[in-house]
Amino acid sequence: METVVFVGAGSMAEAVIAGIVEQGAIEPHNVYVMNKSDDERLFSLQQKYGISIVCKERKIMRTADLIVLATKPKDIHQVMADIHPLLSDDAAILSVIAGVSIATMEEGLGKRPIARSMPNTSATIGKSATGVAMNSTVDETMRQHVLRLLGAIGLVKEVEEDDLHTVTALSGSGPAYVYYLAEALEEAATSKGLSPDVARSLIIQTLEGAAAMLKQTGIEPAELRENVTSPNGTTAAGLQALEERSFKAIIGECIEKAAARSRELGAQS
Ligand SMILES: NC(=O)C1=CN([C@@H]2O[C@H](COP(=O)(O)OP(=O)(O)OC[C@H]3O[C@@H](n4cnc5c(N)ncnc54)[C@H](O)[C@@H]3O)[C@@H](O)[C@H]2O)C=CC1
Ligand SMILES: O=C(O)[C@@H]1CCC=N1
Repeated sequence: METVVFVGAGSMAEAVIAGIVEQGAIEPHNVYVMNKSDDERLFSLQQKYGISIVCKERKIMRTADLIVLATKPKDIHQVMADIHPLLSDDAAILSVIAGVSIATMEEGLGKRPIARSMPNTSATIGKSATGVAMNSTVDETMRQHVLRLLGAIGLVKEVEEDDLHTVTALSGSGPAYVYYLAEALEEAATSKGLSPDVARSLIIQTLEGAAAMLKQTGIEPAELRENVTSPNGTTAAGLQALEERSFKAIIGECIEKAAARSRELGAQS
């Protein structure tokens, strides 16, 4: 993959750029970025990652191998109308936009290789959990390129396109749920008198340790939970409070609502 152009220069574009540049997946000067209006933002990304900026004539779009769509879902039609006339027939598309279907992109950009992905912001440090679906125009070489690029920002799983709504709800939005949990734990701990510094360190290590236990032992989450839970002990008392407030039902509703919103964003675009 010679040249990659990011259309959209927001937080997700930056997370992916940071990941692929810092993991050495592509030469930084072969990465181009453009946005709607904020030149300062482009200069700052250029300075920070050594990448290139798409100039006013946008000539690079004609020779770009891969276009990464990283705008908000509501802007997709404007973006496609803007860039379609500039693209070569061979240019492939990688979208990170929530909800917007491959069919919508084929309508706006013509039948060409299109991969629709859902990374998350942990791409910034090479730890994204990404789902991706590709259209039938993607050949094996392109498929490997896309998997390599997304692999540079973390774990990548190929899924059916329709499952991307669930992936979006689960791992696309997922970091926010974990940060919310961290906020709640910290507020509870400091209200009991623990210093914010100590609470923060213990929470981070607890999250990291639990994730590593899940990953390294391969033991079921329920069994790991049971291992922590002494009969009539502190964990049992804590878990009882979560059960009384229907913790699993709340999480179920959270995923349901987020996935439904992903479908809505797609339908509105
Ligand atoms: N923030 C997150 O955690 C994740 C976001 N996403 C998806 O990434 C996409 C981008 O999200 P953010 O980076 O948070 O948005 P953002 O609002 O920070 O950035 C959007 C960018 O698109 C640009 N843009 C808008 N219209 C344009 C046009 N016509 N031509 C060129 N550039 C244009 C804006 O100038 C801006 O740079 C969204 O579709 C979102 O669903 C996907 C996974 C995770
Ligand atoms: O909140 C959103 O719509 C985007 C998609 C996944 C994470 N952020």
